[in-house]
Amino acid sequence: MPSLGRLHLITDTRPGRDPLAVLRAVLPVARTQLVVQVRVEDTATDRQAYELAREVLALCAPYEVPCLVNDRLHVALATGAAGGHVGADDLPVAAARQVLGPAAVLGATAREPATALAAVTAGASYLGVGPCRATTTKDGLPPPIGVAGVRAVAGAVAVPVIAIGGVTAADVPPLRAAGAYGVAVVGALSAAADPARAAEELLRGLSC
Ligand SMILES: Cc1ncc(COP(=O)(O)OP(=O)(O)O)c(N)n1
Ligand SMILES: Cc1ncsc1CCOP(=O)(O)O
Ligand SMILES: [Mg+2]
Repeated sequence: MPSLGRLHLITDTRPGRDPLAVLRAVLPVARTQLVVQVRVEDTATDRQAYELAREVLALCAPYEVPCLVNDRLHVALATGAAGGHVGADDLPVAAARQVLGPAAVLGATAREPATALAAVTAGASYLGVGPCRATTTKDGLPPPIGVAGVRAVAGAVAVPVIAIGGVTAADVPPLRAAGAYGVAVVGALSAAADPARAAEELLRGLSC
């Protein structure tokens, strides 16, 4: 697997958000440090997920930025995305690996060392670890694990740990010091007045 980007932009398809405009602003700034994860609301149709993934892939291609698809692995396969991301309500990691094949990037969600190790054994190539902080982006999340929770997982596995959940630029240095390889964000880019500048600020912490 080629080296993974440290800044994961997760698409925000909530009403009033413009994921493609945010992506257009961030791509020239983040370039190969970026990974884009296509995530749609559970109420979206497969057709909507597929169309968004195709548009994201077209924007990412000139920058050679990999695109992953959240949850819907058939959409990842159908669009030629680099891989996917699964969590507790999705296909089990081993099944996801079978679907995507050995070369794909496969992310799995974990919040503590035991599930993290199990996900890696089952074939995860990176882990999304959190929520680090409280966030309004997703309902029904368990309590935040904080920097200490990220440190516990990062110390237990050899794959990249991508911290997620309420992450801002100010959180990046302590997360990196705790062993996080990178961060995944929705609101820190999507809700920013200037997403390009917000990406620069996130990247500044990630390059240390
Ligand atoms: C990088 C990253 N980490 C965690 C998640 C969350 O996945 P999941 O727990 O399956 O929740 P949904 O995103 O599907 O609502 C993620 N998407 N990306
Ligand atoms: C999908 C997901 N899973 C855990 S936290 C989260 C949302 C992250 O969004 P934000 O960066 O806006 O907190
Ligand atoms: Mg999921």
